Amino acid sequence: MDKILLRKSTNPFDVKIALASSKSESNRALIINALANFKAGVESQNLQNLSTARDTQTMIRLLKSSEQTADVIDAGTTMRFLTAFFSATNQNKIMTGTPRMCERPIGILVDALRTIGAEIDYLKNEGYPPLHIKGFSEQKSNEVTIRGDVSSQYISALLMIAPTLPNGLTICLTGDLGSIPYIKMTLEQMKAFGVNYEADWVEKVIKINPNNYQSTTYKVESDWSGASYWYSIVALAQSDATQVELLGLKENSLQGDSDIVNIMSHLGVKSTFTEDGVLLTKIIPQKTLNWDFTNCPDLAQTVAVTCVAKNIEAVFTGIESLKIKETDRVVALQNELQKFGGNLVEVVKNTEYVVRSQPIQEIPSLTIKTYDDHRMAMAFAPLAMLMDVTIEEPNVVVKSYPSFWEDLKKIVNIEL
Ligand SMILES: O=C(O)C1=C[C@@H](OP(=O)(O)O)[C@@H](O)[C@H](O)C1
Ligand SMILES: C=C(OP(=O)(O)O)C(=O)O
Repeated sequence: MDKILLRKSTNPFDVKIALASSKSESNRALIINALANFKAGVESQNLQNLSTARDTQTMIRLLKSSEQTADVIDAGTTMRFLTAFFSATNQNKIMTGTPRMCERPIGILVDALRTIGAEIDYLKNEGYPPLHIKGFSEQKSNEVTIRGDVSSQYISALLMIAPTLPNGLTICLTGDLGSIPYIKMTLEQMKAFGVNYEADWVEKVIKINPNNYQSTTYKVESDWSGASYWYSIVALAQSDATQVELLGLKENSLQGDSDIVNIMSHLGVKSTFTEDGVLLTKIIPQKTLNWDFTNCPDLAQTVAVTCVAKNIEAVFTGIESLKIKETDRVVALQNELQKFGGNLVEVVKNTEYVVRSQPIQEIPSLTIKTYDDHRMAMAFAPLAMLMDVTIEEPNVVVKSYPSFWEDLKKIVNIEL
């Protein structure tokens, strides 16, 4: 399927959506559980509501596989978490992925793992996959210093293996930390499996003593990043009677992307928590938005599209990391927002961007490119509330939310 057409949908709707579950929580639960059961063989029956996302299915497949080559496809967490896992469990593995994955940096994590005692070689470019993990003989250091301003995934990867190291690990973070909620999610999931931590967020030091993870029953929450597209749909829906209930979300979530509740309260969506999840209804939006995405980078695309479509002038900060994700998301957004009168303009180098928009003119239809990025497809889909939209390579959504188009069919006519 190389493209799909979403027909403009203006009728009011009232639907319940059983959201996909979080790939971030799933991939952590799988790694921690594998470390808990490593000697007995990797089992995961005790993990409930694991994500059907390809990133998680790839993690499950690679944890079970005895082949030397581990191809993570385009899954960042799978690449980073397994690199640490295979090192700590002294396995001889080649880690690789898509051409884009081989452009996403991993040197910061590899340097830290080498400091601890892992033997890892680069097979092509220094600092990037593919990698050859040769094994781990003895712990050389019980302290690492690591930059926290490139990707939090390196830190999560180290944290999860830390208690299994003979001397534990103290991680000293440098630079301005990004994606902190993902680090806290890792620590809380470790705690759920019986491992405690000491974190000093002012000094930026996290200490983990040697310990054994305890196998336990763990239920993964629905995915707040996936929820963001439904918030955008409600924000753009034309009828005030519209409502959507998103199932399986909790008010006190481990996921930083639950900040979509606050962001969308400015963009015209009210959230009411129910027994089963959260109910979204329409309210009057503000005219401007100022948001720092340092702690929720995966929401930036959703919010940018929503602001342009609602003609809300916005200032975005904290989006530097978007350049090293599935695609350069800043460039991808700039290209596609321009197709309906918007733009993302860099006003202070690498730090501040303005989302520009002009009232949407009569655009009869729009064709959006997706750049091998699930979030490009899903962030632009809500425009179907306003116009016909063609989405190219729609299958990209399998990375995090495989049933996205099926769910969207409840409110939009989709033609192949
Ligand atoms: O740890 C995680 O599960 C993730 C961390 C974030 O990456 P960065 O830490 O690279 O910002 C986020 O963008 C990604 O989708 C998932
Ligand atoms: C950036 C993402 O994932 P990852 O880094 O795990 O590939 C994402 O899902 O938006």
